[in-house]
Amino acid sequence: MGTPLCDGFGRDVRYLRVSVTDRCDLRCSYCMKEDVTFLPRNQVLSLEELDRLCSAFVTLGVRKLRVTGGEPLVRRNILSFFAAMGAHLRAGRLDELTLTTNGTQLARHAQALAACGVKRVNVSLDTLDAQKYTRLTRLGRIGQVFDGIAAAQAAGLRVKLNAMALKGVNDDEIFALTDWAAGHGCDLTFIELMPMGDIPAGTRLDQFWPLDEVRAHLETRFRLIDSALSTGGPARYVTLAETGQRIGFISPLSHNFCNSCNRVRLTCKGELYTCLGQEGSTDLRPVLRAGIEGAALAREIRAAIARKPAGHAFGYGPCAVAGQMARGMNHTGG
Ligand SMILES: Nc1nc2c(ncn2[C@@H]2O[C@H](COP(=O)(O)OP(=O)(O)OP(=O)(O)O)[C@@H](O)[C@H]2O)c(=O)[nH]1
Ligand SMILES: C[S@@+](CC[C@H](N)C(=O)[O-])C[C@H]1O[C@@H](n2cnc3c(N)ncnc32)[C@H](O)[C@@H]1O
Ligand code: SF4
Ligand code: SF4
Repeated sequence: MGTPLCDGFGRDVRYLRVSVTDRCDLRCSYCMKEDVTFLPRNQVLSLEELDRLCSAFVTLGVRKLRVTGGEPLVRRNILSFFAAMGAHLRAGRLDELTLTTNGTQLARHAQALAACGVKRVNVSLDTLDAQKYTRLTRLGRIGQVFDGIAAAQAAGLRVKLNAMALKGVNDDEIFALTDWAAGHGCDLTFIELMPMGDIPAGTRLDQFWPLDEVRAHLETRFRLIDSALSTGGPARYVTLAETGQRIGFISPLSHNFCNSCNRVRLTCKGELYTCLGQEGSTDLRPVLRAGIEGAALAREIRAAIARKPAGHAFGYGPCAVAGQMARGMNHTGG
């Protein structure tokens, strides 16, 4: 393995998030345009190419791999990729193989994911209201997600819900989501809206809801105890004193966690983005397709990681959004 992957600020990189497709069966309004154009298939790495690239990162010391997208479970034959990564788990080269999903396809894949060594899954669910869910996702039916969560749990997977905190959209559902998660044995994490992708005039400023306010809202009913728990991701956790329930907060805007960043992102085109919130990537596809591997590929990866920026430049001023990324979240991998 040699020296661990380390950036120019002394941060070790142990966590790879790989977007296996930019496609999705939903069109969440904060993530992509309704008439989004997806990448032509010839620009997307084959699963075998993704396997080679991800395996190179594992050889270089990445210990946690999260599969995301787009919707990872809409990619044809994606289970073969999970099986290939599962081999790294079994060999002790990876500590965790997991995925972030909208849950619509989870019912048919949960058992197979568990068989590949996946132990937990993050499911995005911003509302419990069926009509609101369909409006927000433009295409989704909430029953499919509930079925997916149940199937995942039946297969022995732990489920964490990811809910965007959206002012004027789900600000009336914080307790409902909290109670639902508790009642269904799920962890729950709230996420701040980042200015990425298509931003219809005004919507981000209107919808951005700092998580301090969500926390304060929860404090009207619960006593929150800060927890030292870390899952290796960016969430900070609290425990609700009254119920023991765990709630996470991912607040890239109001409490930036870039100082302790341990992760990079690989897109389905083979671009390595060393920061979610900055332009600039290294295209590994030509390298891969030129047959470069082993030490030469490792050098390319190390050089890219050495250039990892200090952090994002996102910000919401009183009437403007700063640091906006034109790139969609489905492209970079959420
Ligand atoms: N700005 C920023 N946001 C991130 C980063 N990683 C994750 N997020 C945000 O957090 C959301 C949820 O992340 P998840 O896919 O659940 O992954 P995670 O938080 O690492 O998951 P755990 O392993 O459960 O801790 C993402 O969709 C992003 O919105 C990051 O490196 N930078
Ligand atoms: C891009 S999706 C990919 C995986 C899968 N399709 C899903 O929805 O879970 C990953 C996560 O990114 C989050 N996300 C999308 N757009 C976002 C934005 N503008 N700011 C913050 N998180 C966003 C989603 O809510 C989801 O939890
Ligand atoms: S957040 Fe996930 S489910 Fe929603 S449109 Fe984006 S990729 Fe699809
Ligand atoms: S914004 Fe960039 S530096 Fe900050 S936590 Fe995310 S990926 Fe890491």
